[in-house]
Amino acid sequence: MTFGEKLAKAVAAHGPLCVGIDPHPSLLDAWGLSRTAEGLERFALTAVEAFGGKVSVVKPQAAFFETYGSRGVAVLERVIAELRDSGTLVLVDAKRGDIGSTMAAYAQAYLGDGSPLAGDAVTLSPFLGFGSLQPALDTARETGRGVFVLALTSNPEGAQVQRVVAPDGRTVAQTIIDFAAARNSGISPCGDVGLVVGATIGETDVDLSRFNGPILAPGFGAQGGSVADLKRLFGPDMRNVFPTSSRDVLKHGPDVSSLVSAVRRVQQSL
Ligand SMILES: O=C(O)c1cc(=O)[nH]c(=O)n1[C@@H]1O[C@H](COP(=O)(O)O)[C@@H](O)[C@H]1O
Repeated sequence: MTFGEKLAKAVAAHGPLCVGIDPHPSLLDAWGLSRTAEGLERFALTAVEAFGGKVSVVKPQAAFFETYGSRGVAVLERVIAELRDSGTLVLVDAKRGDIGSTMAAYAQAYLGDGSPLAGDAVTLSPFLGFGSLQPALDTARETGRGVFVLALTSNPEGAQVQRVVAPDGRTVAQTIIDFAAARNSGISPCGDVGLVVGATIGETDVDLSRFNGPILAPGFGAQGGSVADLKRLFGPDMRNVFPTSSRDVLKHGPDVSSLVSAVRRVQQSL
């Protein structure tokens, strides 16, 4: 199956909500867990129990695992494996981006068949040049996985780079969108190159009309983005838009049934 086909099947079963597993130190405290690899493991596996098989996509945030070194990375590997076993798509949020030759190694790590860190997709940063991501785009295509490329991020500082106008009159964000659109062109039901467009960006003032791929919309929930913002930015049917929320759901833990209820409420609101 292509990544687009996997996404379409997951959305038909569970709707578009993506839930993030972001084990912030303050959330470990709130859940009564220690700020250790053991606390991280308890947190992450509770989230897997709550979200696995109930949402289309789960997005573990790699930095919160890397904080605990090799033991934290081992927990991330287990999270990826258990979520995939539950039939839930895993988007590893590692925001990788490097020059082409070393990008190939990241591609193998996060998108290669048999790699313990490979989920179904990974987030990528294109700010070393969209073309530097080519090894990851190729590996994703070969292995039926996907990538989500940062375009207009939810943080206020993103505009310092992303809204800068290039000599050809397009913003940097628009340039990234156009590269992604070209890569996805003609693929049905949608391409394997996704974009990240934050729910908090105010106005898009970019043209997404030729983009035939999934859009991850973070900033929904804890950062202030609402369903009304999503509809205003992406149109009322929000086709191929995957709103993603982490803290706003995770704050309902550690009780699994409270986490599941929180997920259901957000799914309903969408
Ligand atoms: O790529 C991302 O996931 C991402 C891009 C972006 O523009 N903004 C953004 O918040 N994110 C991630 O989305 C998650 C948002 O978390 P909450 O604000 O707790 O819902 C974090 O894991 C962020 O790293």
